[in-house]
Amino acid sequence: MYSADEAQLYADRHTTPESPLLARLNRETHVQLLHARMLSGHAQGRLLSMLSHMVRPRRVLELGTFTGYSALCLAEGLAPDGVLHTVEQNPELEDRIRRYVREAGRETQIQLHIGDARQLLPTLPETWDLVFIDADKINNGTYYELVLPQVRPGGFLLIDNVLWGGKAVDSYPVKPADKDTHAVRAFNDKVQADERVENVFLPLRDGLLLVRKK
Ligand SMILES: C[S@@+](CC[C@H](N)C(=O)[O-])C[C@H]1O[C@@H](n2cnc3c(N)ncnc32)[C@H](O)[C@@H]1O
Repeated sequence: MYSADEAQLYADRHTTPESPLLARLNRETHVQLLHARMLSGHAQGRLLSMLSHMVRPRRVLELGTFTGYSALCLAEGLAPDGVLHTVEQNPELEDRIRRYVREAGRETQIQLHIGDARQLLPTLPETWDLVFIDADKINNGTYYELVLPQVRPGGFLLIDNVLWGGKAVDSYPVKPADKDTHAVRAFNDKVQADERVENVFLPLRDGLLLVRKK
């Protein structure tokens, strides 16, 4: 038998490595910032890039930029005239995000919006091919309902942290006051029951929910 950790290490060793730029951003985030584990990281980053290459999106929306790691991964698969809009509420992250976007040579492809996603979303009247929801988990349901009408039929949404450190699973003794866990569970159940979409739950890292709008 093998452990889940061994399987993950083996999977990581058989996944294309990060680019030197992404490896530097990953390292810098871990050395300089609190809550660095929020960053998608190597395996999930390569999956985001792979999915984006498969979709070849013209319009991508990301909610929750953090230091820009996942935005850079998703941008790798953009169509030649594609644009990725990413929304981050913390203005202290802006300089770092812009520096890495510049270093990646993606200033025209990645449009950063600083502010609260709930307020900014209605100001982005695009039709999305691909959406990555990775901001405050308590608002997953709000973001999903706001954005789904703007996703083209056949378009995709990806929602991160749907395992929520394992607290989403039925056997976890969730406390009544743990609002985030209740919100993550309610969101996962909502998507599962939503006839407008098809969904696949990947237990990769902290759980990634793949959703296709019918
Ligand atoms: C999990 S991190 C994003 C990680 C990033 N997508 C990655 O994979 O590297 C969540 C980010 O969402 C931001 N955020 C939280 N609430 C937000 C809101 N209401 N509007 C916009 N951004 C928000 C946080 O400041 C944080 O940087």
